[in-house]
Amino acid sequence: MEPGWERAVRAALCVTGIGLSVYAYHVETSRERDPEYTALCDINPDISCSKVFTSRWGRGFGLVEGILGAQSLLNQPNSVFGILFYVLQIALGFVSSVAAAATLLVTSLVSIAGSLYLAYVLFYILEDFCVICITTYVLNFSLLLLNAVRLRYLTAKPQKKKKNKRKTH
Ligand SMILES: C/C(=C\C[C@@]12O[C@]1(C)C(=O)c1ccccc1C2=O)CCC[C@H](C)CCC[C@H](C)CCCC(C)C
Repeated sequence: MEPGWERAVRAALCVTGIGLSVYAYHVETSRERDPEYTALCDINPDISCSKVFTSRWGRGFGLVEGILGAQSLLNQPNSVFGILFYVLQIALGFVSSVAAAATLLVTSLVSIAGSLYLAYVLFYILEDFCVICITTYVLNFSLLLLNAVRLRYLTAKPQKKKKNKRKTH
């Protein structure tokens, strides 16, 4: 078993991630229906989230449409991939096997690649500051650390139990 704090931290990170992704999905679909819609996270023209979510990079990471077409099932808002990712992280977190831990670490590395790419688009192409987006990058990085700790723990040589170690006089 992993240390007890691990599951609690994982649950907190994933629940936050799912919450932010559901909110991003709500903002994106509301804005697509009504161009006048302003979200709580639209603070000013330079600190705006709905502009980012409805940009050409807001669906399928801006890559799916060019490769598979706009009608592809994979051409979903980025937030849908976010929800799937955090659900996977919380679900596999309940499995104490090395295979599960390895899957967690690999998908986590993919999410870091995705985060770096989205951060690049956000700062250098859209030149925007999206609080929700930046928070998800921090969550993804924290999950990477957690997944690295878990894999190390599960593959470490078994230690002699330190419990009940008393001096013998
Ligand atoms: C809300 C969220 C990210 C925020 C945001 O994506 C948003 C909403 C967006 O529209 C956007 C537009 C332009 C620039 C930046 C942005 C973003 O910043 C979630 C990310 C999660 C992470 C980057 C997911 C990576 C998932 C992997 C592809 C692995 C998936 C594996 C599983 C599905 C099996």
